[in-house]
Amino acid sequence: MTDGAAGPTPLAAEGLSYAYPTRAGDVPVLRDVSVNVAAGEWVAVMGPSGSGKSTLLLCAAGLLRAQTGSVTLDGTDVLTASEKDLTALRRDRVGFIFQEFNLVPALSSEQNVGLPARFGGERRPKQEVAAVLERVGLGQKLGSRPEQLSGGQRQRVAIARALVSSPAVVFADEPTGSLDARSGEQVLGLVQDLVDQGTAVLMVTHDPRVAARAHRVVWLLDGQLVDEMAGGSAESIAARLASLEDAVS
Ligand SMILES: Nc1ncnc2c1ncn2[C@@H]1O[C@H](COP(=O)(O)OP(=O)(O)OP(=O)(O)O)[C@@H](O)[C@H]1O
Repeated sequence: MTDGAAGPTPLAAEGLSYAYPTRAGDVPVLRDVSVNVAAGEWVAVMGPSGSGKSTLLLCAAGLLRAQTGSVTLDGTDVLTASEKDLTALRRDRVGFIFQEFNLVPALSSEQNVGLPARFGGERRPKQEVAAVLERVGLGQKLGSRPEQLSGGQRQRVAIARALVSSPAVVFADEPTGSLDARSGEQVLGLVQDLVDQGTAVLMVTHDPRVAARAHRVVWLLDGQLVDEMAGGSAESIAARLASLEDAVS
């Protein structure tokens, strides 16, 4: 981990609250949640199903607008920034590894990896895109569209897209959820590469073995941050998760 002297804290979210508007009225899901992630730090978000993990990720990424609190991403206040500045921030400084927020179906791996730059009117040199796809083990799949790839390969294209832009922050929601052990391990190795290059990672996971790879685990229960754990083993994380699950059943 690097300390903040080199630049702004990649992610500082303070006092976030969020309620989903529904026909039956607002459903409060996050209550006064704060989470900071430093450069080169990997933070896992865990908690029982429905505790608000994905909602926290969306609010912290500025994809959902929190109703109270503040979010600063790489020095930009996302709740007050213009849409134009937010688009540039997402393109240049933020990466997303979401299962349902991934690749453009009609484009090849090569085109998907080059896409964020093209939104900005630039083109990544072909060799740079090919090199990063090579690095994630997809050197033979440059021309393949997502439907021609396995789940693990698609996640790796998404990670290649993040790697190519050296983002300040990457948000990942269950990046290994649907993968077999080997593909999951490859994906986690690539996340570790991002962390090693100084990217801050905030990752939702249900898997204690995945959370054990993070520097820190923050625990959500019923929309509130109830605990934090650093350097826990997979066994101790699994035990904590089970005790929180007991608290809701
Ligand atoms: N679009 C929505 N409209 C209304 N309620 C929602 C919406 N999305 C999520 N919720 C509710 O908000 C709560 C938190 O959801 P969220 O997906 O953030 O939890 P989670 O901890 O990520 O759950 P899981 O582990 O099951 O994925 C749940 O009770 C869910 O039903």
